[in-house]
Amino acid sequence: MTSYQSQLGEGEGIAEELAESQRSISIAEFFEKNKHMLGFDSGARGLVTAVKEAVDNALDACEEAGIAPDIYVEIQEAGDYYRLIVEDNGPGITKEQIPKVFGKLLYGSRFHKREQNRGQQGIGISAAVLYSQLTSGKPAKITSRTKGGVDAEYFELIIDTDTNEPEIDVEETTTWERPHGTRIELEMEANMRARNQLHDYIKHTAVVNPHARIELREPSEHMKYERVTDQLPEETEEIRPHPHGVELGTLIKMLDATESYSVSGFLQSEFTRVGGKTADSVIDNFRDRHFGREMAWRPPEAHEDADVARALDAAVANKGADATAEFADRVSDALDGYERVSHHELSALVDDVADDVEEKYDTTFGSTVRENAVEAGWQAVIGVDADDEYERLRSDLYGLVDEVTTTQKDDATIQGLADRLAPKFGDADDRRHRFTREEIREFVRRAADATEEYDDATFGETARENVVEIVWESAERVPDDPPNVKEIADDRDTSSQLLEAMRETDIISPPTDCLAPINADLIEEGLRKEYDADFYSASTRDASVHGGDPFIVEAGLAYGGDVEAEGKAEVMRFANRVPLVYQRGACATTDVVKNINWRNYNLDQPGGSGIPNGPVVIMVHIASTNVPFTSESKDAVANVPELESEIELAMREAARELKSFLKKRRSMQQRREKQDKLATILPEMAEKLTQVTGSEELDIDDTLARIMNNVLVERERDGDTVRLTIENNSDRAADVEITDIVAGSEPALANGDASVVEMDGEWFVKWSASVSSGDETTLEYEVDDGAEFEISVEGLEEERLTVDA
Ligand SMILES: Nc1ncnc2c1ncn2[C@@H]1O[C@H](COP(=O)(O)OP(=O)(O)OP(=O)(O)O)[C@@H](O)[C@H]1O
Repeated sequence: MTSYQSQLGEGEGIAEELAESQRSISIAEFFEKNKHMLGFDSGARGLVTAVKEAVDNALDACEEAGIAPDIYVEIQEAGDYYRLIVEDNGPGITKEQIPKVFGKLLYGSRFHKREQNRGQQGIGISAAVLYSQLTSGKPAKITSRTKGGVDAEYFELIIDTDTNEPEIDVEETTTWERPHGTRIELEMEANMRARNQLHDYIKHTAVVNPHARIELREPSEHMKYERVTDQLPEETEEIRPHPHGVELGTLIKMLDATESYSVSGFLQSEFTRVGGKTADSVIDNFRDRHFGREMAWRPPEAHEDADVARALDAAVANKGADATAEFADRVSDALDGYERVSHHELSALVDDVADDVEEKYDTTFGSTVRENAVEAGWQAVIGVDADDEYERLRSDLYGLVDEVTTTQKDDATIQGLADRLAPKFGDADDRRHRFTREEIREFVRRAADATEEYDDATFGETARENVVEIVWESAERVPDDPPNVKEIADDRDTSSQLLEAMRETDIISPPTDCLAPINADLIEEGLRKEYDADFYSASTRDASVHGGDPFIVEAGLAYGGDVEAEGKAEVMRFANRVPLVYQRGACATTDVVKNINWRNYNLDQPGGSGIPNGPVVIMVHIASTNVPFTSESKDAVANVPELESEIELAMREAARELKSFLKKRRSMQQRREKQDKLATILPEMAEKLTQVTGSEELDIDDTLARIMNNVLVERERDGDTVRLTIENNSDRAADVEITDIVAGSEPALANGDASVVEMDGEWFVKWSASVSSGDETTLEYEVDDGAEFEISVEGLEEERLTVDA
């Protein structure tokens, strides 16, 4: 029992006692205690996180200002502490903003923007300041010079954790050799145990930011990554949220805040990708959910017209016999023209005819008369007469159910269901027969349950859903105006109906000019720069949306060559061009990699799941206006289904190419093995054969080429004539480029389409030929006796080629 529990029942005062110790907590105090949430859980990691926050900010600021980033990072040992210095050539920060940017948590320029940035929350750099002051007790030292500014501003400050406000120790103007930019100096308790992670972060940042120059000087190493391109990433645009991505709370907030009155105006002004037409589609779906649909039934048959007319006639009192008769006849005739008619259609029909008749007979059909007429007409349509037990509805529903039911169900079962459904509609309180899809589903459920119970039939879930669907489709959308924005905002259920309607409507993907993906070719380029592999592939997916924010997933693969072959593949994760260094196991990216069956792509994956083995590097980049991280330290991406599915597709796209590469490589390897074996056996066989038969020695190369279905390139000399032959024994055409380097004698072309170029006393006979399967072609040239040759053949894999020259 806790001490509080022990006091329970011992009189009042516990709540008051608790109240005395209850007070609000400043965000800075909170993170002071929960440093790990921001990535500052140890000295080793704290240093990496501080570097990451400062470098990410520097890159963001430079790109935003259109400046090619030039970033210098230095880590010095300073007595018991480490000193971190990060300098950039960005636009600088104004004097007024410096204290808030560095001395206040949750202060930044990016939180409210839907635009791709590295920074998102406005916590990063102030958290580094907090960590530094906590561990070393020293203030952060900031120098910043804005573009065009004469002097630089210098501040020394800490964060007052009680108030989450900056406390400035020193504030002065100073000189600085950089024309613009920002310099941050932090001292902290740290160590270099996470040196590998630090190096990885810098190296991988350079890979995906080829437009940046990044230098790291730390106590035992100096790394410098030069700029590879002057091309900055595409400038991004801020966007409004996409209707497929918002959640209910956000939608209600937006409904409360908007200046629009109508839903249509609201949708068009607050969301991206919604014009008049799309807004209409959303509103149609919203109507279905909010009002339901009106059942539309088959109108009475032509032979029943007289009965319908009589009923209408009876409903209209005191309007003169001719006017009444014409009204009744015209309505009943017109009903014949409908395949199905709903209550509101009948109402409109009655109004139209009544208006006409009023004019013609100079009489009035007031609202009561019209209502009575509609009611009489509707009774005739649904056949409400108790004697026939909704005969008309039963046969109508029979037709619908029959249309979607498999032939396995017998007639009696279908009739049984229709008979039980009909009174559910007929007896419903809503005389206009307005029902939501849910209500129809409930009718079907009850009718099907009863049919199963009493008719010894089965009506499974799919059959039931098919019936619901066809009944719903046969119903009419109502013409009522949707509620206005305020009415929707005031009612949670209505807001939720609007949200569902938004999600249900097909709406084109959000614009991608708010995103700056790396793009497949630059990903390949980046991988090529860092890994000397045999194979590279990359893919960039189209934009998708999650939580109103668009995102693009890209993947890259490198295989073979110098890539580490022992153990598991290396998985590199990036979000908005920032390498994710920690929490690999908690990241959606890693989960997706593990769940792919890499054996399908010819990679080694023991047990069929997990990170594949072998010389593979897998790279994934997620670009989004709001990357869903698992925590504020932005180390791992959350398991959002939309994102996971795109990661998987991107990875599969890149892997598909790897699969064909590996397949080809494997078949080449088998070919090589076969060829090697033949190359040992054939000469022995040939020698034996010559011994036995005493005939001329066999040309092994020719035979080998034929057995292996290879392309054979052969040189023969006949006096001064050199004859090059390409013989294609394979099953496909071969495009071959041959260079025969001749020394000692100038070659003179005798036949064939080749060129001869002289260089440093050697002649290059260059010959390109396309040879169909089973064909051969020959080039001849003349040389003197002493000529020497060296041949090279391009355009074919080594394994498909036999050169005898
Ligand atoms: N080197 C810099 N040059 C110019 N502006 C900067 C620099 N560093 C930070 N800023 C400004 O300070 C703000 C706060 O930075 P901070 O790192 O606290 O948050 P953030 O980058 O917006 O988000 P996150 O918490 O996700 O890192 C930034 O939004 C940016 O406007």
